[in-house]
Amino acid sequence: MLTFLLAGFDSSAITLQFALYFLAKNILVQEKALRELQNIFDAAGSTAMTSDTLQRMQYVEMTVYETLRMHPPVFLYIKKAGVDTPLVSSDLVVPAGASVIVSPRTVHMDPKLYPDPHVFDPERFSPANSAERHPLAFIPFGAGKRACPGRKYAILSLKTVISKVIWNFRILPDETYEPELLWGLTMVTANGMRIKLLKR
Ligand code: HEM
Repeated sequence: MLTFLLAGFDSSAITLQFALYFLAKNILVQEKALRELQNIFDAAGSTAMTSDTLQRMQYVEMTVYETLRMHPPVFLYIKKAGVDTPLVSSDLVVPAGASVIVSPRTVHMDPKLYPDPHVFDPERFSPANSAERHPLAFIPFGAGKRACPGRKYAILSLKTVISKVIWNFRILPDETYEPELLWGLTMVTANGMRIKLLKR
């Protein structure tokens, strides 16, 4: 249980911080997410978070994925090759038994995989745009047997909180703030996270 708490808490909190930061900076994305919520809650006749309403929040989910693409909180992890493993991106082969450091952020910022990688655009994760992408082009939760067991819970809890914030507040940037990234066990900021929330 302690492992779950330690592994999950920081990563989810950092993702929430950055999702709100990116939403503050990208007002059109925020408005599109709000329209999605309006449609879902109108159809349901209630603003309650249920498994049904959460499942329908496709654009909010795409926003979480785009946050994790640009800012994967676990920015390095180590993998050991069980068998000789040819790399997709080159002619190199990782021999069985060798350990490699994987950097999801490097993969996520590759313009061959994600054109204009510094632009925050949740549409990259629409079903149509994701269909042709290599499964290992998006790896914020790792991959293989040791991939994060908390990923579904993490996405669900982030969708719940982010949609509540979008529904209740206009999220605005603090123009004087720029995050200073600190590269530790997880990728955090040295100067907190500053945004403005205005009640809708
Ligand atoms: C946005 C949130 C999260 C991110 C980005 C994240 C990311 C990761 C990554 C990259 C790994 C290493 C995977 C690998 O080596 O292939 C990992 C492992 C792990 N995560 Fe998460 N995680 C998140 C949330 C959570 C939550 C909510 C929980 C628990 C409720 C959790 C529990 C764990 C555990 C127990 C491991 C170790 C798995 C093992 O070694 O077999 N994580 N996570």
